[in-house]
Amino acid sequence: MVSVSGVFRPRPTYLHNTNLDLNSVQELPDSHLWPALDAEGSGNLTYVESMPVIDLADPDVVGRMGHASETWGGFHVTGHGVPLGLIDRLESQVCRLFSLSREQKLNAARVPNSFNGYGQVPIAAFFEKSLWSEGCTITDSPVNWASRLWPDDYIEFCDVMEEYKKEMKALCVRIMWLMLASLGITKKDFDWAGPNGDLDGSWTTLQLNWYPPCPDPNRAIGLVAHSDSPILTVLYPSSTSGLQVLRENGTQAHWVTIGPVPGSFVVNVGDLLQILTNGRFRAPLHRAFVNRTHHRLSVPFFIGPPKDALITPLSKLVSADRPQLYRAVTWDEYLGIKRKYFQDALAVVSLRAPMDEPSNVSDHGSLESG
Ligand SMILES: C=C1C[C@]23C[C@@]1(O)CC[C@H]2[C@@]12CCC[C@@](C)(C(=O)O1)[C@H]2[C@@H]3C(=O)O
Ligand SMILES: O=C(O)CCC(=O)C(=O)O
Ligand SMILES: [Fe+2]
Repeated sequence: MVSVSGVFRPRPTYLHNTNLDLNSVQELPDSHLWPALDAEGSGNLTYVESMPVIDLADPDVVGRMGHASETWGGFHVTGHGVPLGLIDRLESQVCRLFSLSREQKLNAARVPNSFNGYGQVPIAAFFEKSLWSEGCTITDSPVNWASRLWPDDYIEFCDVMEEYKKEMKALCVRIMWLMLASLGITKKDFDWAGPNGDLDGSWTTLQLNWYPPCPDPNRAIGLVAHSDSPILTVLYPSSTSGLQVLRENGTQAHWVTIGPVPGSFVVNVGDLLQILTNGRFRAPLHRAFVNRTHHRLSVPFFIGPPKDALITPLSKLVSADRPQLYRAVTWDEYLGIKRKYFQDALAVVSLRAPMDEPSNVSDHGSLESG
């Protein structure tokens, strides 16, 4: 089992300086200087193993997705049919957004308790040090804030985001049922996916991540180690490396740098899918490093159940051999738990190791096996 240690606080407490423009900083400021990363920290060391690449047309797509979800907690997916032209338009709109001045971007700043707009990712508030990244969250229509950024020219941005969200949603539906089929789960086994299993009414979010070039990439962090909370994440990682996934194999664990696989998306199991599958699929820890010369962007699409649907381990996956690991929880409740306890959230809903006092240890990913 792997535990993480360091500078984590069990409640988000840190408000970061929002005036610093990372795109123009010449030297790493103390606010962004993290304690040394582990050996593989910022992508210097790449473990030879690679995450499975699965084509949707593979005759054994179900078996391969199942195996990857149980071992890695994710995979690259190819043969998905998402138009390359749309991905190009997405990239160019993301660059357009993050190339604005800090002052302009703050016109689209997320307001407290909102899921929409520009700002740091929510988990940044758990850490004293700041992340070398900027984010923008699109849950509802971006028209309101996009029109403040580009009063005469916001339509293309909004159209691209809407079109891309539609493609991602359809892809998630396809992938989720293939993954679950590997465990013998069909559309009849739960009802929150809707009568046709098309996840209508599900909760979705598009997250735009931006990692500016960094003057001292070995001592900065783009995104701290975390698992994603929802059911599934389909991530566009772009062609610049930055994503690392923790590969856990028995008592061994190491960070694997996810190299670019042209035309692929990275699929990650989310915490709620780990709960739904009674721990058969694992939500992997992952993080993002930064580099000295290039900016990097990534665009995860998150899909969760309808906000008030009760997610509970599927009865087909609970037996005397595999007792129920988690209590039932709604997505709304789980997000609240994650916002309070971060990586202890799964332990909070666990029936195996009930947590009276969630640990106050967890960090950006230095590993201690034990
Ligand atoms: C849907 C969501 C998942 C997320 C919180 C959010 O509301 C939008 C941002 C997502 C993200 C991206 C970076 C890591 C993460 C833990 C975070 O702080 O913000 C995830 C959240 C999550 O999965 O809980
Ligand atoms: O930038 C990346 O590749 C990872 C992004 C990520 O993990 C997230 O936004 O949840
Ligand atoms: Fe993530």
